[in-house]
Amino acid sequence: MPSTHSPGAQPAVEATDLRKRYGDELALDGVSLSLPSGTVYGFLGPNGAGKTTTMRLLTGLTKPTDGEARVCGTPVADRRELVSQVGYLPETPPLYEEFSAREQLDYVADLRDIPPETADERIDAYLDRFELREDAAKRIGSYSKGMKRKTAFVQSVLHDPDVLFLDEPTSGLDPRAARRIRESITDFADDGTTVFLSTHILPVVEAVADTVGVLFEGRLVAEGPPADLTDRAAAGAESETLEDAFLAVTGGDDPVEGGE
Ligand SMILES: Nc1ncnc2c1ncn2[C@@H]1O[C@H](COP(=O)(O)OP(=O)(O)OP(=O)(O)O)[C@@H](O)[C@H]1O
Repeated sequence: MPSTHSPGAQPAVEATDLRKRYGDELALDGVSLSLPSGTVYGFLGPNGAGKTTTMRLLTGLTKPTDGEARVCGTPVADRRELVSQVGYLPETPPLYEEFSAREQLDYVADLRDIPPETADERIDAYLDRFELREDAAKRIGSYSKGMKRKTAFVQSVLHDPDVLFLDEPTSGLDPRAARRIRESITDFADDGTTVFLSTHILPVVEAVADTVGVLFEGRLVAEGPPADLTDRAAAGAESETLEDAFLAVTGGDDPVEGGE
């Protein structure tokens, strides 16, 4: 995939030795990252590895116990400044069940200070792109899981963020909608947006990521272009897939069931 970053430019995401402790549990144990603008970072790791914690730290939703992070040069503690620069699709997104998709998106556009004309144009384009237009006036409470996921994705990108954090964006989506999301991710990156993508669906990562990071027990245990990781796995295995690489660096060789 093409990368639009220029060498020496300020990283879109920069983290140094991030740690997060919850009581006795060390959820993150010294994670450092540097992501160039306009690239897609595939963030992998088993359940409980600390992926959501990392994204919450990088979006200023929770504070690190130790370490520092900046997004587009803004310290993540400066949530007020950060809010216009980042988009975040969490695993359980905030949606008002009583609102229709259009009301929800109008509401978010207003919160984000998007001028009404621009907001209308963007909302219409996204509703069309994700085949939500016909249902846009219905209550979100009546939507399927996939329709809610698509609405949540649109609300996370509506303000055209510089860095987009996506937690399992294709979870619960049919193949067509999942493809639209994948295409959107590469389109965003081509336009200079940095995408931080956490997913268990390895073919999605293989398709869109410039760099893959594998988190295991709160530590980044592998990082590099997907092809490098698969080559490394191939050196010690019969096949050479990202799944092999993932299993090799996370210390297990049982097949991953389900994929989501
Ligand atoms: N608010 C919290 N309070 C206490 N412990 C937490 C909290 N949030 C996360 N943890 C713990 O931190 C660790 C990392 O959790 P996290 O949700 O970041 O993992 P994850 O990699 O996103 O997992 P999954 O793939 O299952 O979503 C887990 O052991 C979890 O129990």
